[in-house]
Amino acid sequence: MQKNEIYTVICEDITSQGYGVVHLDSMAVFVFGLLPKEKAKIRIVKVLSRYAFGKIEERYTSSCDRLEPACPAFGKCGGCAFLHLDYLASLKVKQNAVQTLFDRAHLPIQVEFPLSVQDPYAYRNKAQFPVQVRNGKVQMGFYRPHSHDVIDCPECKIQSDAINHVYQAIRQKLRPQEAATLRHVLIRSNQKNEIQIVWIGTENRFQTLTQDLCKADPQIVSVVFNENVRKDNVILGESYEVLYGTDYLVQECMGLQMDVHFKSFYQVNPVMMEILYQTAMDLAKLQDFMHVVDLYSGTGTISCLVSQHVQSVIGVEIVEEACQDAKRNALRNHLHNVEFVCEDAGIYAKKHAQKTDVLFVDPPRKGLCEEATDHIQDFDPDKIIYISCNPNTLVRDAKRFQEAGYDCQKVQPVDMFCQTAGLECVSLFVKR
Ligand SMILES: C[S@@+](CC[C@H](N)C(=O)[O-])C[C@H]1O[C@@H](n2cnc3c(N)ncnc32)[C@H](O)[C@@H]1O
Repeated sequence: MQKNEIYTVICEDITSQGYGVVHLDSMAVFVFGLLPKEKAKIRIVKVLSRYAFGKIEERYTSSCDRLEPACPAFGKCGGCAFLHLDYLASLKVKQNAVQTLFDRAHLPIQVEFPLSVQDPYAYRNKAQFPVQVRNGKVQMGFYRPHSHDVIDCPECKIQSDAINHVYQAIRQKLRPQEAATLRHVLIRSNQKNEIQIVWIGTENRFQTLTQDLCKADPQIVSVVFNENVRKDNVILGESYEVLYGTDYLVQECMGLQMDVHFKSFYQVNPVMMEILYQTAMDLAKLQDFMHVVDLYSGTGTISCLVSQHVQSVIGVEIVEEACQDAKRNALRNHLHNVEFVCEDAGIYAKKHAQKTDVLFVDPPRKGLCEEATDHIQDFDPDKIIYISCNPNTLVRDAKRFQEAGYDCQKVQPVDMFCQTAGLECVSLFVKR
């Protein structure tokens, strides 16, 4: 197979990244935007040793699940994977993808259908817009897939209306001389439509722009300049200066008020977050005599919620700011049976593990570190509730848990990242 060759194909399947799959010369070819059973003329755009990529030149038929994408940047910006597909059908794709991973690992479990929302748009409470200056003009939007080219986007359909509103104001006011020192603009919103803006760049030129924006929009309650002179892809730098208000935004989760520092993790979909945490607590069957450990506790959301139903909770989190948030959040919500330790989860498990009734783990995409899985038995939990944003590492860790004597009894996907390839799962592991 050669680049630029043209083929007429019928799509056989769809991946969890939104690529249609066809086989040509017994090689898989992935075609973004093509849906199962659709017939199309495609051009081969990239050939690798074991698979290739194609692009639709002309589509001859339409799947009954096909939708007109709600965004003109779909397929260009690298964000959404399923705007062309009926929402329920996209959930089925996600469920199948997780099921395939468990089947391949020989872990006998029927993955549940994802829990979802009615309206899978305008849900995100956090956006990171890369900024570039090209030919004297400011470009702001999202990266093209697998590149650092910015696709200039005037709005994003999955961001909250509050974020789109302030993003458009920034796009109007940001001048090339300011944008030249900017790498990203991070914007967060909360349920009250309050806004936090973080200018991330090499030099603070944002005092005047900040004043202008805050004067025009009283919903902006926090503006921070974060210095990042790193040469890698890490978005946030270390040092920062508060330009307006606070360095955190107050979020509400299931009746709790949570301070969230701009460096701290917080789930991006507030509606699905509550469904996720409620499902996790239901699976844990919490009782008031229980002692719980919450590894990877972030700003303490799960720890604080769980602490209302059990005797004690210890949260373990590596980011200092998030751990400080968590301690403050316990106090502001009058929860006195929860404590937080700023420590690597693996080191904590190795040094301090002790008998725990339920262990909650909610690691980043790379999953549990080996030390944490090696020392799971030291906690001797009856149940482990694993919240995962990466099904690949979930399955890897499920295999390790199985070897350590814990069977997977439930995998419940939760569509936290509607329209994108992302999927959150909450799983229950029970001691054999
Ligand atoms: C997916 S977030 C979950 C946060 C929290 N459970 C929540 O629901 O908001 C993962 C958290 O793990 C923290 N983290 C990453 N690596 C860690 C490590 N090695 N040890 C402890 N915490 C870690 C991150 O800072 C982040 O707050």
